[in-house]
Amino acid sequence: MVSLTFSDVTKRFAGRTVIEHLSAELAGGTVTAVTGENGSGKSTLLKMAAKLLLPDEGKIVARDGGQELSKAAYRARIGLVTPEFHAYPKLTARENLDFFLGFRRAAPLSPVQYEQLLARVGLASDQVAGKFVEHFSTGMRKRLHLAILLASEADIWLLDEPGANLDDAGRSMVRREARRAADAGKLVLLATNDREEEAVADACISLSGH
Ligand SMILES: Nc1ncnc2c1ncn2[C@@H]1O[C@H](COP(=O)(O)OP(=O)(O)OP(=O)(O)O)[C@@H](O)[C@H]1O
Repeated sequence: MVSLTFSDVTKRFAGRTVIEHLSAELAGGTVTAVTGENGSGKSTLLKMAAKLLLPDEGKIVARDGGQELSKAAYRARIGLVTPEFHAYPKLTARENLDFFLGFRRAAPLSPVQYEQLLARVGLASDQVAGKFVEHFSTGMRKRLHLAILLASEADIWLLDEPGANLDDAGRSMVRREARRAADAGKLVLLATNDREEEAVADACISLSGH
């Protein structure tokens, strides 16, 4: 089973400490929430987990079955949903899915699988058919990002405020999918300020801010 270990991790920006001496053990099969006020370092922690940022001190090590994963092997297993992620605006939902699945060398979706995936994230097929993503609403884009995550079969989910910009049904879908992913053995790290999302988690890293 996959695991992610933060050992004494410190991150500073321009000499200002954002995360200080953080140690945590995250395991496949669990949801870990990262909470804290605005600016406390939740996104920074997620970016370090994704290896997009390096800690100034300490280490973050991913393992599978006790064996350390190489950076490439780890990256191939990450599914990242962040506010910075953007699907291609001049492609449709289907074209974006095909592109990102192709990028991961995953099998393309059959028409039935595509319809099922849209339904799972609450996108109506007649709402998205033939429409460029640039004409999607913010919530529709977020749902598409989640569809790309689900289709990717990544088993390490790094989610930065995945419920932001979603309505009640969308936020409930996020909670359901995060729980279902962990119950299927995936590792889910979820930065959130939403109490209901936090309640889905098995463990919580609470950042105090500096
Ligand atoms: N690349 C950067 N350079 C300088 N400072 C940064 C950088 N990235 C983040 N910070 C600072 O680090 C602190 C933590 O930011 P971060 O985005 O991780 O907070 P957050 O907890 O995710 O906030 P929010 O709830 O508002 O999304 C903030 O003070 C931010 O300005």
